Amino acid sequence: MSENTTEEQGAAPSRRKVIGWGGAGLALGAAAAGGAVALTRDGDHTAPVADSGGAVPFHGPHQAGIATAVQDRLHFASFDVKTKDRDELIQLLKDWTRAAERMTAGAEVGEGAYGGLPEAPPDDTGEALGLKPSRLTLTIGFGPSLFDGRFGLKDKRPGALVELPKFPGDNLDPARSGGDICVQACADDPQVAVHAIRNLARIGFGKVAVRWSQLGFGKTSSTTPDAQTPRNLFGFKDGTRNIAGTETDRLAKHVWVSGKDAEGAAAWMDGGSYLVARRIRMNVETWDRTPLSEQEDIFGRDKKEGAPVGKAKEHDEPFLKAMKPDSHVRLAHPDSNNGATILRRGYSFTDGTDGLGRLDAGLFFLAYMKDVRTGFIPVQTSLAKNDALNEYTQHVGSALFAVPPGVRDKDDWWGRALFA
Ligand SMILES: C=CC1=C(C)c2cc3[nH]c(cc4nc(cc5[nH]c(cc1n2)c(C)c5CCC(=O)O)C(CCC(=O)O)=C4C)c(C)c3C=C
Ligand SMILES: [Fe+2]
Repeated sequence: MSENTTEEQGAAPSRRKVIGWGGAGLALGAAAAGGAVALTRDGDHTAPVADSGGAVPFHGPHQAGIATAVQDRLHFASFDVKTKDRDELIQLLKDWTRAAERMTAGAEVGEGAYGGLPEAPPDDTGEALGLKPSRLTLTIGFGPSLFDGRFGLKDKRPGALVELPKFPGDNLDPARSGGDICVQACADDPQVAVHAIRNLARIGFGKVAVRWSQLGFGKTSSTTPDAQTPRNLFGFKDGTRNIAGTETDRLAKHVWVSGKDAEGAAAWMDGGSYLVARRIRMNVETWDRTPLSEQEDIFGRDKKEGAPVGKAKEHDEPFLKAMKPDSHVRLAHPDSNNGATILRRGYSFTDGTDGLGRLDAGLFFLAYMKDVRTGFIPVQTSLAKNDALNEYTQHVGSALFAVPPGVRDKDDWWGRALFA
């Protein structure tokens, strides 16, 4: 990775260059460009650390943060693009890519958090100094509104990037929905995830503005078959029958865009995916007054083991007809939806109380798929109409994004094929 990315593209010279520190950053840049090489964030910009601290490779055919083993924490941000200048947007995506390369490798943004010109604000905000990469992944997506004509992208809008229909029971807040660009930051350390979004927002100042954001904890899905399945805020194991990050065949079939799905307007999506984000409020107080047997009927699984009705073990094959017709698992199962299969990657959230003495808590549902028209939409259409769980949940935010393929190398950048 070049040390002077911004400078080469015509922006102001870097502070380190001005004061003659160019060599140190080159070592860092070269290491970061190589992928999962962890770097110190303690101000010694030159030294790769021996313990990787869990750096996830940034470069590859697919973006990290989809099939990657789910990290503990989430900071998700949806941005509105404020600039009307296509070239300025392209430059921002390049700058974001270079910053993302560094942060996912555990390095500071740009010239770092200190040591530069005292007259200028530091490039990095500093709160991640001394923290490990913590398996940080940064995943970008482009919303339908980005293709409205402002940036000459109308004829690049894929057919799969539809407006989601209004489902029965939806109570969507526009201030928590939509957005031109999203960035999903996942990490095992919340401060690392928050630092990443904050620094991207800072780089984008004047060009993009955060429309809404969501913090998440307690992953509600597993993409690692051998790991213990996490529990959601209703106390049930969640993610039992998810697609595992190691199941390359199922990922190719249900998650990655390829073949005929990557033709015409969607050619730039080859290797990408589609992301549905739903903020789902969970009425935990009502749930906590619900008898155990009713809770188990609602999901179609038992609370302790997570086994499907009539079976003993969590990973036993569900027998759908043994479940109540309105049970969540029966309705969401691929066999009830023409084979529709999605990769779930959601997180729990609590955002204080709602003014009525109830927790503002729920599931920030994230799901990746090859095509929402054959994935999320049929499943949610069925759930919204019939799911017994609806008595305890409400969808209050919604967004859909086209997630481009991965950044191949240090010369590539987020969205290059889209803007080509
Ligand atoms: C449209 C897709 C889905 C929404 C929205 C959704 C909301 C939601 N789910 C739970 C809890 C559980 N879901 C479980 C399984 C499950 N859920 C979906 C889809 C949506 N869920 C699918 C496709 C599946 C798998 C079905 C199958 O193949 O058997 C489970 C059971 C354990 C598991 O397999 O993961 C739980 C528990 C909540 C609380 C919720 C909204 C708040
Ligand atoms: Fe579910």
